[in-house]
Amino acid sequence: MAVLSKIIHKTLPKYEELSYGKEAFSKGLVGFAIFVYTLKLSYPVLRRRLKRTSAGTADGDSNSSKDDFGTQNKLDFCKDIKNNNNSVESKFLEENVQEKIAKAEKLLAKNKQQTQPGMNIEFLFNLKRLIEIMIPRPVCHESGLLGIHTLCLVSRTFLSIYVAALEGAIVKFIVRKDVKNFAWMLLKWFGIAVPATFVNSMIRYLENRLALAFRTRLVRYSYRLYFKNQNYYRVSNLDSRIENADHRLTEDISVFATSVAHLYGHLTKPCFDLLLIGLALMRSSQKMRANIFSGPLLAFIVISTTAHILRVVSPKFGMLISEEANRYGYLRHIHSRIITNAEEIAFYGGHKVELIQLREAYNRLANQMNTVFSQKLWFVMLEQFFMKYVWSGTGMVMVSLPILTTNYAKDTYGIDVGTKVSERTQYLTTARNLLISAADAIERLMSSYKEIVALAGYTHRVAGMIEVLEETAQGIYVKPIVEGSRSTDGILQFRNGQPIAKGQFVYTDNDAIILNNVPIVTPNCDIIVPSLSLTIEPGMHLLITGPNGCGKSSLFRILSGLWPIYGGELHMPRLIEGKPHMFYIPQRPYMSIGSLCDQIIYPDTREDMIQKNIAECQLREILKMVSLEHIALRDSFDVIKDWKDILSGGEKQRMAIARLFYHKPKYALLDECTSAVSIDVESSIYETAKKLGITLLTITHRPTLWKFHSHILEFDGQGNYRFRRLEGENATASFKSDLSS
Ligand SMILES: Nc1ncnc2c1ncn2[C@@H]1O[C@H](COP(=O)(O)OP(=O)(O)OP(=O)(O)O)[C@@H](O)[C@H]1O
Repeated sequence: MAVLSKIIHKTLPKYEELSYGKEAFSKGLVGFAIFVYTLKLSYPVLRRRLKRTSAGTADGDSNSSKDDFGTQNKLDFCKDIKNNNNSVESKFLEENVQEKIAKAEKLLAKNKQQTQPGMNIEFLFNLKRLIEIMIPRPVCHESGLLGIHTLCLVSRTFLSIYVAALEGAIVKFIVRKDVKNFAWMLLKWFGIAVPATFVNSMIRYLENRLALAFRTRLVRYSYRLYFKNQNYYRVSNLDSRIENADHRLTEDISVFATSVAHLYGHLTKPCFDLLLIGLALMRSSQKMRANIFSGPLLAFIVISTTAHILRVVSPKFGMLISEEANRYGYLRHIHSRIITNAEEIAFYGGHKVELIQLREAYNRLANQMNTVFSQKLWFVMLEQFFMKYVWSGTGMVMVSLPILTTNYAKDTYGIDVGTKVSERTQYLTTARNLLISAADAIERLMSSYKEIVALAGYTHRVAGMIEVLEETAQGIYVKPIVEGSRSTDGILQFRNGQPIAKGQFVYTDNDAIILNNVPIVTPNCDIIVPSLSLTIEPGMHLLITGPNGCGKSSLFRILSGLWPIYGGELHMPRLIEGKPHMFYIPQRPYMSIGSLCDQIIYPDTREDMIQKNIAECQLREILKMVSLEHIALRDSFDVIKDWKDILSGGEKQRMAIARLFYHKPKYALLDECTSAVSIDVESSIYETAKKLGITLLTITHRPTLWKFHSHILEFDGQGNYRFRRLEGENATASFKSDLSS
């Protein structure tokens, strides 16, 4: 306090007539305390909402009961997972489940689940979590930036006060016709402009740096989560809580980080301003021998009344902003779908349908934006009326009170003594400037309310995304299940609408893949095959066949760990360096961003390839095996191209097979991956794969491929299957006739 007092004394101009000791300073602080109390009262929103939330008495919030169910749902679901000791996923989750139950119980008890974005306890809880991600340690790059930013904000406040006082002194010397002092003050005024403009520019620069630093931390954290345990697949296929993960990972994080960095300056600077300007105003009015409490008291009454009115009539901006972001995300999603499927849409001539969908998505966004604008229209009008006019009027009364209520010495003709007039002019000019700054500070604080509510919307989306990603990475999914699909004959167990994944996924030292009573169940809980048992040993080339939708690809999804196991046991060979022994090739091959070399070695990187000691000539050899050597002749191995568009359908499929020959896994899961490849090349590919010691698990409708397999698994589409050995061409032929009958 002593240091602050010293700085204030240094910053403010010296008044010859009055000396300000500790007494004046403490009086100033008392006055400021009243001022702060005014602000506190004018912003009871947070307090009241917190109270309302914890008491569970949301006034008029129609969603509160629905949300209560949501939390209870989650809570019970967590308990289910915990209680289910058979599930490998539940074992994996054991430690986290305890934590999650505690968290959910705490949330339920405290919160009664207000999932509506807005100023509530959940917002504070989420914000704290995100701040912990953005500023992970007390001493880090971000805290350093924050420290310098704070220093600049405080400096600017001192500079503003100094400039206000300087202007007052300039006016005083003009009134006194004191040219020498006037010129000196003017010089000082120009001198202070250099650090003042530098500090202003620094504040903006640091705010942007801070926003980017926060964004980088959040993005890195979210990306790690997004790619953990195939989350990018799980979050869109097995869970329904996040609609457009891409939008949340890019746009929402960016807006949230910018908003936090902006609000930090937007909130702290007015607070510094009010603290220091309050003190400066106290000193000025005391100099005029006025009652230092009358002004703040008036401000207290006016600000608290107007703030109360604004709070009561304020629209729910948090909810509106969150919905706007949702609709914007959907619009982007539609756009990216059109880009991804441009060729298909163009062939179909589907532009009319796509245009309708795009227009609808845009109209929904525009409608929401219009709603926000119209809500803002009258609210901003009211806000401006209070802040610009009511507060300015109050300021004028505050400034004039010390002069109007004090009796000054008069000369024999009853006229004020000359020096007193110049003193009062100085006081008025300084006080007016300080009041303008103070009003500006309060206005910024008040308008920050809207920004805080908007921040609540973004916090809800970003924190919600992180929470969902964390849960899906641990195998906790929430998806609305169609009621009709729940007649599961005891195969699935539900609790609060969510199925319990009670199957076991076991890694063994055995090379075989063993399915023991494993049901094939879709994410919508449709049971395709109630119970599947079979053993696949190395060298046992398995043909998988059956009608469309019978669960052939779904079996691969289960073997790859994409879909949860709802029962039985699945034994798999132990992973090598975290990589499975299986390699899946889909019907529509995926071409990555990169060079020809990158396509062949995918998902390996160049570093992996070097580590494996694989040379370019070996890649040429691999391309030869799939009859793609002409591509290597046409293009260099290192030129980056859009291979998705350059290669034909059959070439893309052959490129995918090239990857198989590069990786040489124990098992290959081939999902109609040669449907566009000519029969002669296809045969040579299958022969090569077998020669390389790869065990084939092939989904195909092509009879020409039967001869490369020793066993067959046939689904009938009714939930039944047959697994048997194929013995020679005759056996194959008889099996074919079995199928056709
Ligand atoms: N992500 C998903 N969510 C919900 N249901 C799904 C999902 N993926 C597939 N299904 C459903 O699971 C069933 C089996 O699909 P699957 O892809 O295994 O069929 P398939 O036997 O490979 O058929 P096809 O020969 O046509 O490729 C289908 O009824 C399908 O609608």
